[in-house]
Amino acid sequence: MTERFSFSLAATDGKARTGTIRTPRGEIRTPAFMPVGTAATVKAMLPESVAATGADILLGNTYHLMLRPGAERVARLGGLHRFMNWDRPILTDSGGFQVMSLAGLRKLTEEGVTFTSHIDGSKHELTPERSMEIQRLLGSDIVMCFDECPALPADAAAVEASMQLSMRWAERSKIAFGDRPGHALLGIQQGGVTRELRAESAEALKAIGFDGYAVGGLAVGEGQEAMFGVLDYAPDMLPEDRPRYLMGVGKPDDIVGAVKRGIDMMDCVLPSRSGRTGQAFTRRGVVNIKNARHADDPRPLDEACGCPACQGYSRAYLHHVFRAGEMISGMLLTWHNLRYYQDLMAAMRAAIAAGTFAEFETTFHADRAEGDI
Ligand SMILES: CNc1nc2c(CCc3ccc(C(F)(F)F)cc3)c3[nH]c(N)nc(=O)c3cc2[nH]1
Ligand SMILES: [Zn+2]
Repeated sequence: MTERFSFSLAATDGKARTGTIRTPRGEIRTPAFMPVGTAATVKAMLPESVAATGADILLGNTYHLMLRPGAERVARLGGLHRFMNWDRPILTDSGGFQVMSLAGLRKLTEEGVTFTSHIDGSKHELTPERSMEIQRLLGSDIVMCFDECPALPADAAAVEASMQLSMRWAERSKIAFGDRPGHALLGIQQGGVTRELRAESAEALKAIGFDGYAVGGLAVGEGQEAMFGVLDYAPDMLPEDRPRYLMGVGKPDDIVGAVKRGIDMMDCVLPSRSGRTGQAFTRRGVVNIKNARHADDPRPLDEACGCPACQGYSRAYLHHVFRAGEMISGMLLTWHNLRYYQDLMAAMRAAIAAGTFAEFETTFHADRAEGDI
């Protein structure tokens, strides 16, 4: 067991990399997918079920937990790991992104953001310093800088000003984070889809120095082509010996394309959120289980999948419990989708280690029918 945070690369194949992030709470195999645990729970899953899908790390959130139940309360109760019964690594986002997408009455200044809670309308403030304090109180292993993610569409001047504010906040985050052995602070690159701004942001972050670097400001509606356009150059601007985290991504084909371009870590609500609505991801594409065509289908969702939904139930049963609104429906499909995402990451790690990522990518796309199956 290590007392430090470290990252080691085991193999590369083109720009794709596979390796291990070591933390005092456990190792994270990269490329890694991180399930979203917004309010101290991965919805519809027990922590042991999340671990059974193959997840080495999950996400928590400053914004949600500061509003409810409160960061000081979580700290009094032993920290987020104890609170939610997950003893492996946790990464927490810094809250700025969620304020801009969820909170009311927002006011953005050089100091930070003030806002009213989307839960009860109470007034709150987030600054780089307060975000670092909250993430320390939660006890998260990997802390994100407090940043501003501009909403698209935004003109280059607005994106530049926002990125420069985020870089000043990154400096303040680093100072407030202090020296915490075994814990990591990640800088977040901004700059929209403008190469020069992405370069300016990367240089500013490297000058400050972080344990890892996130590519932020994407998966905000720009579309896959524009996102891949940025990923064709942005990861290379970041230190190759530190983990690279692409925030908020994505659909399975987004994930394959991002790993191909040098990304090591990703998060997305998609597998869990769509699981609750009846969308199942399979190697042959997406299955909408509520569709009438599945009502009499005795086959499992995906005969090659080892999850409880595929091992124990038919499509007909899953169709029935979704139509009936039974709780087990969201549980089974969330479990399946998270397992599918983890199996996808495991397959990519193996392909990179074997030098066969190109073949993996060809097979991945060949198997997927377009649209619903
Ligand atoms: C969906 N697209 C997207 N998500 C983005 C996120 C949120 C990531 C996140 C983290 C934790 C959770 C939790 F609920 F599990 F806690 C949920 C989501 C970003 N976060 C920051 N800080 N900067 C960005 O520039 C940024 C860009 C993002 N594009
Ligand atoms: Zn399954």
